[in-house]
Amino acid sequence: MTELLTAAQMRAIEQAAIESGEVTGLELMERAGQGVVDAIFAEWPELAMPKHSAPAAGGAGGSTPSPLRGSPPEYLERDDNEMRRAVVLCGPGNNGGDGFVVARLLRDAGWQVEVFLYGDAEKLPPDAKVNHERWVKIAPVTALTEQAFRKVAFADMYVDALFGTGLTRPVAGDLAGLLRHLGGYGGDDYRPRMVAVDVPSGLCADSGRVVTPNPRARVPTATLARLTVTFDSPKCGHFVGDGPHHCGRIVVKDIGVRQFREHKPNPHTGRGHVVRFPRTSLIGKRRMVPDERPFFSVDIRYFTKNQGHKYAHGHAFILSGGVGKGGAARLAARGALRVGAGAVTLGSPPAALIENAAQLNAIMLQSLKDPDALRVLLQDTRINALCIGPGLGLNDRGAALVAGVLGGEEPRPTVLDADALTLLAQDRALFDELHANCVLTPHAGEFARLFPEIAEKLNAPATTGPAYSKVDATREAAKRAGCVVLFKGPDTVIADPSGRCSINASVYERSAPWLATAGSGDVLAGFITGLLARGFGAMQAAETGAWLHTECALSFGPGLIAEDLPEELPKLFRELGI
Ligand SMILES: NC(=O)C1=CN([C@@H]2O[C@H](COP(=O)(O)OP(=O)(O)OC[C@H]3O[C@@H](n4cnc5c(N)ncnc54)[C@H](O)[C@@H]3O)[C@@H](O)[C@H]2O)[C@@H](O)CC1
Ligand SMILES: [K+]
Repeated sequence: MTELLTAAQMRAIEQAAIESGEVTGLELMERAGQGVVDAIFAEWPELAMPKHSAPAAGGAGGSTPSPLRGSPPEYLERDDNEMRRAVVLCGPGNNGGDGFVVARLLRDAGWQVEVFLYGDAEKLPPDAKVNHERWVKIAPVTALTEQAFRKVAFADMYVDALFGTGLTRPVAGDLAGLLRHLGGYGGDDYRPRMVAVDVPSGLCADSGRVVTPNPRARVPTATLARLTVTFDSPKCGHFVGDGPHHCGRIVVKDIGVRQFREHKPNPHTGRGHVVRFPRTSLIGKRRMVPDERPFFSVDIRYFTKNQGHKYAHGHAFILSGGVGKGGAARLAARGALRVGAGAVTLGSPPAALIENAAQLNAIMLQSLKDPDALRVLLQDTRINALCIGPGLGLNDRGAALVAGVLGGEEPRPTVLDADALTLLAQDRALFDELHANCVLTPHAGEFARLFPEIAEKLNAPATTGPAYSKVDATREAAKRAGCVVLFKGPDTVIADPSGRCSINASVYERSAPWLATAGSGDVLAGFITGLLARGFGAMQAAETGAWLHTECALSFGPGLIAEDLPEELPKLFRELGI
């Protein structure tokens, strides 16, 4: 899994690298700028070629020409119209410093580059100042205003180096107008040729939220990029909130500070130590960082270690609701069975038995009238995972069953979803019964009912950076509930009470909007229950279930309905070598 960093973590790593004496801030800035230029040429190979010999944008032809570094390009001698044009917008901090490096390197590659600076050059931080001075020896810098920017001629590339991880407050005044303009407000579309350095300006790198002074602002003050080039590791804000919408695509460039993540203090100086922070991992498919595992791997030991009979593979028990309401629980049961539970039983109210029996074959059926019946059933110690909530009903029977599931002498690993979450929100005594082997799977509405104060913080406008994020909210919720919380969405965040946190982001190349279909959440609850039955720990079951859920959707493609998700698992398992 790829580790995601916050702005503070990245700063601490950079600090440790510089304090170690192995690298200077200026060198890091040069590597960052070089990384951006390399990423531009990799994303738009035609831009690495002379204007009139390049294939049309979009890269027909396939072969990637080498970036124009090293020997001077022959068309440097040509007329200005033959040259590629870039507009580089630099801000008042080190993000702006990266911008000056990009400008210089593009110029070295034969481009015509126009540079704007927002702020006072005298007040730039030292490394940015050095790069500013290097640039002004080459060409002038124009003070950045919306009006000045609107006067520039069309460019092949726009580089947004206004703000990176240092955005602390809303962008105001004329610059806010410019960011709205760059975000597409008013109809001009810069996105196809906009590259953001580290993070699109205006967006908080931690929360993926646009920092705004106005709670009612409808037009975001942040750029929209086609490509965002970040350094060392992706940041949380690239994957949650509005981050994916603004970033376009994420490319991570190594700047040689990875060893300082777990850096031990220099024994002689005691310096260079990175304090460990709570980890946030990205459960992803694509390789993002050179030497990390490309896949989130399902731990196949759990699937291969037991060669015994079906109960050796776990027995999941899914509680269902009343007549005509059994579909959700049946979907969960199917998910639990397909993901690998050796046996799955559906507990149905007596009146709904016939209806359920008509729909089930491999899934066993058991009459479950009330909590007394549940108590008797749970004497069967082979039942090692429970799922309650899908289609349960917001009534006394439902509440009594939630209490029955959570109470008892030996509470089992349990997934609480849908109606069970609403019942928990209505009865704090029930909420207090949650234990470490529970997994709560709320969507945003259920989350707000369960954790109203946390949701209020999350939904309040982001008026400062770093802003409170979905990652913060899920961590806080898990701590409060004392169990694993899986906060659903395209940016599903999963946390346990210790602070361990993962994001299963169905965005970028894992985007699967067709996953938002009726019953999809019930199948997810079933996947997690089946994995619990199979022996996975609560956090691992939630992470693996969420990952498989997205992968099934991607594998099936558009047109998916909830019933298709479990049926896609065998194909996926084959591909994973299980
Ligand atoms: N951390 C690292 O390891 C590296 C960081 N680098 C770059 O440095 C960046 C971080 O630099 P900084 O910490 O200087 O932060 P930024 O360059 O993101 O911005 C900080 C500056 O912007 C001002 N500012 C913040 N919010 C503002 C607002 N709303 N309106 C007007 N001014 C505002 C601050 O007062 C400060 O002057 C990264 O995003 C990255 O691009 C790279 O040079 C390479 C290495
Ligand atoms: K930026």
